[in-house]
Amino acid sequence: MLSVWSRAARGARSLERAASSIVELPKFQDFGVQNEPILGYREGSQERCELAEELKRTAACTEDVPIVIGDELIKTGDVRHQVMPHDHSRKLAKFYYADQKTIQKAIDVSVEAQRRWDRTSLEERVCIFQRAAELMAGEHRQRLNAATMLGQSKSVIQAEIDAACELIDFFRFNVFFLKENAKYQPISEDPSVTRNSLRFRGIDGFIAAISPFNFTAIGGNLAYTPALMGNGVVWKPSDTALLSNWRIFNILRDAGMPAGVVNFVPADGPTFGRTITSSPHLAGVNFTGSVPTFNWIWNEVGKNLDKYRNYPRLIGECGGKNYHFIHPSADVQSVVTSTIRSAFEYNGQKCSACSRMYVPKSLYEPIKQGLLAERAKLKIGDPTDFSVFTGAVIDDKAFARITGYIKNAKNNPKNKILGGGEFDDSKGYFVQPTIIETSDPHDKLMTEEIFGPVLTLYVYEDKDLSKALALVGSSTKFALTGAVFSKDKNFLKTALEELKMTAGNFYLNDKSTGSVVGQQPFGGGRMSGTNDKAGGPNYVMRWTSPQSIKETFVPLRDVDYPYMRD
Ligand SMILES: NC(=O)c1ccc[n+]([C@@H]2O[C@H](COP(=O)([O-])OP(=O)(O)OC[C@H]3O[C@@H](n4cnc5c(N)ncnc54)[C@H](O)[C@@H]3O)[C@@H](O)[C@H]2O)c1
Ligand SMILES: N[C@@H](CCC=O)C(=O)O
Repeated sequence: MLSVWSRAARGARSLERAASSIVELPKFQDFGVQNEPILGYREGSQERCELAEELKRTAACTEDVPIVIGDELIKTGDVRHQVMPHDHSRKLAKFYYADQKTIQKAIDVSVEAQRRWDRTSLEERVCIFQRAAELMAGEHRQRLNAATMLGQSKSVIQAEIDAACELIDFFRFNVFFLKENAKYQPISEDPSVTRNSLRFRGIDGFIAAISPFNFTAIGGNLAYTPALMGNGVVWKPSDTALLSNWRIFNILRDAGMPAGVVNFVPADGPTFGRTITSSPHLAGVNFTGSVPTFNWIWNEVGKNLDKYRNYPRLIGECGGKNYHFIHPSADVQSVVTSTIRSAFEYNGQKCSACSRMYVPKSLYEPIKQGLLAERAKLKIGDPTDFSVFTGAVIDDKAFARITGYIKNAKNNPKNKILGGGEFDDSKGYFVQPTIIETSDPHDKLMTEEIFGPVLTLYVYEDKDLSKALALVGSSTKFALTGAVFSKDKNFLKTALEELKMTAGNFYLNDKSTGSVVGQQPFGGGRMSGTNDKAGGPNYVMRWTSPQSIKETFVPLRDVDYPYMRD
């Protein structure tokens, strides 16, 4: 329906001729999207042979990885190494820390590149990303998997779902969501008089992408989604995911990403943080990592607020204290297998890993026995051995932190180690999957993020079901993932309401890990992050500063309003 003012304006202008629009909107060929299939790596399969070859090639040398700013490869005197966590005497990559001046140079280059890159059409950018996804799915798949297995100590399946499938999915789904979002154009009541349009611009300045070690795919998503949307990026990869992240960077350059749009800048965390937050050009921080680091960045941005040209967008996906809540009606076998996978896959080094469990007394014995039996079967070792369930934890700091919790538990009479509890860092940073029972639902084992293979059980009396449910949300500051196991639909409905704010990713009768791009967009609330839902349709929109354009083809001739002339 036309408003009274538009009708009046139309009447007044009806004899004038409309001109055509000068605003070019993207014309995408429509396309669909599907998740990348997970390959099986069965004995004798082609993918297994190719991976075995690539593992040999990657392990045979120490790759020299420079800082890349624009087209320039830089090596500073501050030399570092990425080692294999399961065999820390073996150096996988040699790299260089950027100092403050070098980081500043990367900022200048990305600010400059952003202006040119933002003029590249969306269609052209989308093609680069689609090409990159094809390279990752094809000829580079096993290079990404090998770097992730050797450098981050992931088993075959954990590398495949991350460095291959999730990474490819991020690239394909983000261009799909971009195309779908661009379909919306604002209403133009009469396009011969006025045409309204909305275009996606990058943000004037640069985006700092700061990525964690635990998912190769997250590094790729953090650095390249802002780039897709027209931004210039300074990417600080994690020291302990360096080689896999470097391989992503090179694939993107091969796919046609121009120099300077994304700059590859390994650096000391605080040096990087201080340099980017004190630049007037900071347009956003795309961070995934721990709560203390994100809080530090946020505080620095707050202190520098008066300096900036934009309000920097702060996106931080942080830690979790994820739970499995078991109702007395639950299917015990599914509880046991789901919990073992969630708590111990990749050594519990997923932000979504289950680390606290609420068990009703009536199911305590079968659940405990089941968990201990399955735990005993897990083989921990070199992840390039295909029979291994999981490798080592990422580094000496993680080893010290995780074993600190275990030692503490051994000395606290409220806690009892039911299984595991051993560790050894003589060759690699190995921690045995550990199951602890506590009588204190507020013990730090039940409230703090450990980020390692430690699962703690708290047993509640069946009659105290509601009290136990209330503990889930009240005992920690996190709200990332959570799962409820029950065959009672009424209880599931209650849990859906009572636990609404306790998890950004909530599972009914399924484990708390394993979200898939496009299927379970990911992110948590409360102190688990800004919940911008990577892998969902809104994420790309966080990286654009959209512009509304109104074009008027019929000049306005009168100052007075039609009714004045009646
Ligand atoms: N919510 C999610 O989606 C999600 C996903 C993966 C990991 N995580 C979380 O990430 C954490 C594990 O990853 P991590 O150990 O790499 O985290 P981390 O916070 O130690 O490091 C993350 C990144 O920040 C950098 N950094 C450290 N100090 C910095 C500073 N002062 N300024 C700027 N950058 C700095 C690090 O070098 C690294 O690149 C866990 O807490 C986990 O739950 C969350
Ligand atoms: N997407 C992953 C978690 C990523 C964080 O580490 C999952 O759902 O398990």
